[in-house]
Amino acid sequence: MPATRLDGKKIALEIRAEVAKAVEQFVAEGNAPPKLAAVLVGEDPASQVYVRNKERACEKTGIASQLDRLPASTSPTELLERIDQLNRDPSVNGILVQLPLPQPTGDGPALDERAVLDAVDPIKDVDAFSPINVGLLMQGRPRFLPCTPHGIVQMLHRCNIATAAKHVVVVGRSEIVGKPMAMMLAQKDGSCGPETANATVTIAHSRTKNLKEICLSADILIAAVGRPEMIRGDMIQPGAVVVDVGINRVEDRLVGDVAFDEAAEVASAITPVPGGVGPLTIAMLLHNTLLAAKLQAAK
Ligand SMILES: NC(=O)C1=CN([C@@H]2O[C@H](COP(=O)(O)OP(=O)(O)OC[C@H]3O[C@@H](n4cnc5c(N)ncnc54)[C@H](OP(=O)(O)O)[C@@H]3O)[C@@H](O)[C@H]2O)C=CC1
Ligand SMILES: Nc1nc(=O)c2c([nH]1)NC[C@@H]1CN(c3ccc(C(=O)N[C@@H](CCC(=O)O)C(=O)O)cc3)C=[N+]21
Repeated sequence: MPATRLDGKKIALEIRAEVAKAVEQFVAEGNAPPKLAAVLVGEDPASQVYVRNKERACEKTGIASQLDRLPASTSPTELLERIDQLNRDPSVNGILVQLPLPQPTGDGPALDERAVLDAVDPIKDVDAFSPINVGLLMQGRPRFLPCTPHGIVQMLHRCNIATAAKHVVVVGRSEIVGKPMAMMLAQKDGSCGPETANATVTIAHSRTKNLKEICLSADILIAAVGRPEMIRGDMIQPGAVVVDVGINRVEDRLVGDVAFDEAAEVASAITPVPGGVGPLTIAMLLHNTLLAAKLQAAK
């Protein structure tokens, strides 16, 4: 039987409606609308998609947004200065620096991703990349939850897909998706989202041996690799739930990390690309921007 399509877009719209209502209430209490500042250096294709959709979503949710587009030739000092200005600007509640940062052009110094992310004030860190926010998450007492993993947790919950005692295989160990995803699902209690803890988690990556066998043992398979359609149908256990995080541009089309048609023959449920995890990421970013505004208002 073909798999159920997990409609991330629809769930994201539900979450966005909830956030919009909460924003309305926050403003009715006399606060300024929350404001998100995004910084895009260079022209990464996945970031371009993100930026475009994010601005539209903010607008519809009553959240103000601003975008700084900086050339790929921006120097580390210039970028750090810009972040410092945003840190000090009281009208800005959330700061997001698009990743990946571009490779150095010409013979200028490289932009150090870690240094840039460390520069963002933790209370404005809506991506949850700063050491303090990562640490709080690791300890099971998160402040901001990272948007993509949080969106996936929300989707699983709202689709009644339990994770407790399930074997979840996360392919990819990036700071932005794989690592926090694995940590959230392995938590002992429900601190990282509703009903979504207590999974048995395996993290796979480029040095993993027997990737196929490991994937075949997954009840829930989460692909966050960045390689178009690398997860094939024969790597999926019949009846498994497949979550495709990949956003790859192939000949002007967006393709995930999972070969969708093959996988849908075997899986019980699967997220499409587009229309799966991407819209959920944006919904959770809006949620975090409101949370940031609330934390700052309470200070
Ligand atoms: N839908 C959304 O909202 C979002 C989508 N994305 C998309 O998700 C994808 C992953 O992004 P991101 O996590 O940032 O990517 P990274 O490039 O930072 O990480 C990719 C991970 O995949 C692993 N990997 C690479 N090749 C293989 C392989 N052949 N077998 C097994 N593992 C492999 C890498 O292993 P190693 O560590 O050993 O190098 C690494 O851990 C991209 O397509 C990105 O555009 C990202 C963020 C949000
Ligand atoms: N600091 C930082 N945080 C991120 O969360 C981050 C980032 N940098 N860099 C780039 C990746 C990628 N990413 C996407 C989010 C949503 C869509 C999205 O909306 N996707 C729609 C696309 C629809 C379309 O326009 O075709 C979908 O999948 O349906 C895409 C990509 C966030 N990322």
